Amino acid sequence: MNGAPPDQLRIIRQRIDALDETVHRSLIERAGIIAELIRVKGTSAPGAAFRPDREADMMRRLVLRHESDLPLVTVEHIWREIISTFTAMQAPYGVATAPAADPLAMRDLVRFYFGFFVSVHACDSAADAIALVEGEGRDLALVPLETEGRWWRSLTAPDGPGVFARLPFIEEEGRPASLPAYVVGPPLKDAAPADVQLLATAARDGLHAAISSLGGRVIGEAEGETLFELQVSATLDDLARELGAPLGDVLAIGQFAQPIRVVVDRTPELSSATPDSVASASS
Ligand SMILES: O=C(O)C(=O)C[C@]1(C(=O)O)C=C[C@@H](O)C=C1
Repeated sequence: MNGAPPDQLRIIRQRIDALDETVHRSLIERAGIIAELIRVKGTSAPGAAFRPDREADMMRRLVLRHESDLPLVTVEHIWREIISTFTAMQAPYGVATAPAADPLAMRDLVRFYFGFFVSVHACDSAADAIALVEGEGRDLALVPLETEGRWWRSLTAPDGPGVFARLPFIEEEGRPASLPAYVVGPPLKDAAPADVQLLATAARDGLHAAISSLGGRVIGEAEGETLFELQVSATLDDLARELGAPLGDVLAIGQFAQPIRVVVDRTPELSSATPDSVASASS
């Protein structure tokens, strides 16, 4: 036997090479658009490149388009590497991470979603990570939902940093890089309306029940304050009505696109991804 691959294998490899070349040339072409993007968006200010609403929309279309046995999570990761790199090419940024009970889970999450082109700084506390966002306004912070204490205290100014995404964005049972975390970033330019608002108000009897009866959920409680998520379609009047009492001050900590829940049918022959929430989320 000489080492030459049989014809069939050679032809398959030629097809792979041709496809790889198309993917690579497309990326080079995509990178050629950056200068124009910077000019049109006016991306000179730090943090001005982030467009989480646009990214969410791209991910919804990616999920709807996806087929084949190629794992969706692989495709998501490839696009996250692309988008994160293209964002940093417009305006360099780093990601500061707050501590997580499982540091490796945080490491996986940050690299899965922000790739390897951006610098990552592991902080000793959520407050330290958020302080880096407040500093020059060019960095992001990742704060696990499991974080204890009133970590959101400095995120209440309307023109200051806030939460603008919740990760993982594609929720699928058993997926890697699945540590639930918020992305805190600088104030956004011309952001489209989000799906979910992250709010804080004084803790009181009946509040948890009122939040869940409107489809929201409580994330944490600290120093007499409750942090919770509520769909933007539910108003604070709705919440006060459910509570049966006036609400008092409600602080806006951020808002973000609803992550996509995907249910994968793992029966052999029939392995297809069914986006559970994507249809309603993209309408
Ligand atoms: O659409 C934009 O505004 C871009 O900057 C492009 C891009 C991308 O690479 O696709 C990068 C960063 C944004 O957060 C969203 C999308």
